[in-house]
Amino acid sequence: MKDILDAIQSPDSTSEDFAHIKLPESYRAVTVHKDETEMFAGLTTREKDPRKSLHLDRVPLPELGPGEALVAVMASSVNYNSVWTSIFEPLSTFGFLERYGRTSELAKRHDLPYHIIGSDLAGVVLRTGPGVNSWKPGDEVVAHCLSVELESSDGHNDTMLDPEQRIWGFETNFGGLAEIALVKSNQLMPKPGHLSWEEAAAPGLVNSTAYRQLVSRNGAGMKQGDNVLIWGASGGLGSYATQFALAGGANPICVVSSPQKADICRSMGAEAIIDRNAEGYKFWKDEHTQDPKEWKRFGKRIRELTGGEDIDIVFEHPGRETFGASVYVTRKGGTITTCASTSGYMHEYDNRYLWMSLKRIIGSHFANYREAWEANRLIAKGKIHPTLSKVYALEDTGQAAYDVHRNLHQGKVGVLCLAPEEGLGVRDPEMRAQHVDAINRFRNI
Ligand SMILES: C/C=C/C(=O)SCCNC(=O)CCNC(=O)[C@H](O)C(C)(C)COP(=O)(O)OP(=O)(O)OC[C@H]1O[C@@H](n2cnc3c(N)ncnc32)[C@H](O)[C@@H]1OP(=O)(O)O
Ligand SMILES: NC(=O)C1=CN([C@@H]2O[C@H](COP(=O)(O)OP(=O)(O)OC[C@H]3O[C@@H](n4cnc5c(N)ncnc54)[C@H](OP(=O)(O)O)[C@@H]3O)[C@@H](O)[C@H]2O)C=CC1
Repeated sequence: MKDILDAIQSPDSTSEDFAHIKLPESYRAVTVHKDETEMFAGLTTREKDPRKSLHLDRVPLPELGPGEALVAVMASSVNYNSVWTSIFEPLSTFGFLERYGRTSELAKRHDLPYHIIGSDLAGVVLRTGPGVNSWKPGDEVVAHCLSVELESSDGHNDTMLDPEQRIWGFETNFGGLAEIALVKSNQLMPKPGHLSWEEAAAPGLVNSTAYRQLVSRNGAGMKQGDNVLIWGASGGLGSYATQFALAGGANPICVVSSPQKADICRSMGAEAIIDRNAEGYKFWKDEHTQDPKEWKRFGKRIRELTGGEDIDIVFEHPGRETFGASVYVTRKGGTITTCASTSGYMHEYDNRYLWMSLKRIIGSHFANYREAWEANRLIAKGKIHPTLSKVYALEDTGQAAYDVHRNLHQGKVGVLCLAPEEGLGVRDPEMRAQHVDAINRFRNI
């Protein structure tokens, strides 16, 4: 591993040098274990502790197949899907690996008693498999997390619709929270040169998801002037949705849960901010009954902030707790676009407000190849910035996931894999200098 790191850190290394480095037989990776999937039985979601289920193991290097690449991972980031994996909710991810393993001889590699997790990376290509021509050893890359087979025509218009669509590092093995990762080569994209490894690894999954959900015509197709209600506006998804709304000439109405998070949204340029904690919204009277009076109070607050207008697009992900309110506050003809259900997936809303006012609910999941590429291009051009707040060592990934599970974090939480320290990997210091304040907005808050 030392030779790999030395080559990455030497400005003189060539592609040939990388191609000739002997790869190690094993590497360190963050895993969950198949024989521990019942370890949290009987506990509430909140009580399930990723620090207990996430392990740092030494694992064998997987075989490299056609169309694939092995990447030396300098940095990765924690996504909420890794939190779900670590608490085995809503189901154990080993079922995904077993199902994938049944699809082909090569896919069998993924069905193991351990699952290497992680759906983001920034690093350097070490080897490419047969049929890979666009990437070569030594290329500095980030990887998006869409894994598709594309053997069915279903996914040929929109790669997210492939029947064999999987999220790498969640529904496949050999993810990014490791020293080496295995990806399909069409997951690779150029690493933005003005960012450090950990900054470049932070946006990938959430930035691409927010791009499809809010901007793309496959999602809400946001336009200038739209009022966009963004739940968790300083969180992983929300911190990118807020930037897309501002950069696209829309009007974000940011919902957060503390004055500190409200300040972060202000620093991004948002003006309309609701502190849901300070204003004490209780959309549910009890576990089974919602309170439409609270929806209305929330809607009135939105009207105060918008000069009397209602919401064109709701950027939804909290799910059960907020969905009734989200449908209510949307304007006639407006859109609720959802990609998750953090607080519960059995949603309830008053359908009269949906059909009588001709509103639409759009389901959105990650991003197709093109959307992920476009989202990364916006990062590379300095139009959208990483929202990295804190960085952990690989061995402390459990704590990093715990922070995200308990909502103790801001924006994105990074993880150093092979990178020995923060701040390395910047290749375009001039461009970085132009954007450095925006890049550091979320740091150490
Ligand atoms: C990028 C980051 C993203 C995130 O963070 S997202 C948040 C984290 N992700 C999640 O929480 C999602 C986790 N995944 C799940 O909970 C499950 O993954 C799903 C609920 C999405 C799917 O459930 P399942 O049981 O895996 O799949 P089925 O499609 O329900 O298939 C089960 C059997 O049901 C059959 N079936 C499916 N649709 C129909 C139908 N319309 N009519 C009749 N049968 C149907 C299938 O064929 C299959 O059958 P057979 O077991 O025999 O193979
Ligand atoms: N389908 C897909 O492609 C994707 C789905 N996801 C899913 O989206 C969800 C959010 O991910 P991500 O943004 O990265 O997570 P984060 O935890 O980083 O951010 C979510 C934010 O939502 C807010 N929030 C949490 N619970 C509630 C609640 N009950 N009511 C209102 N607001 C709440 C919090 O902000 P505050 O406390 O400030 O209000 C929190 O910071 C996860 O479930 C994840 O699995 C994520 C990415 C892709």
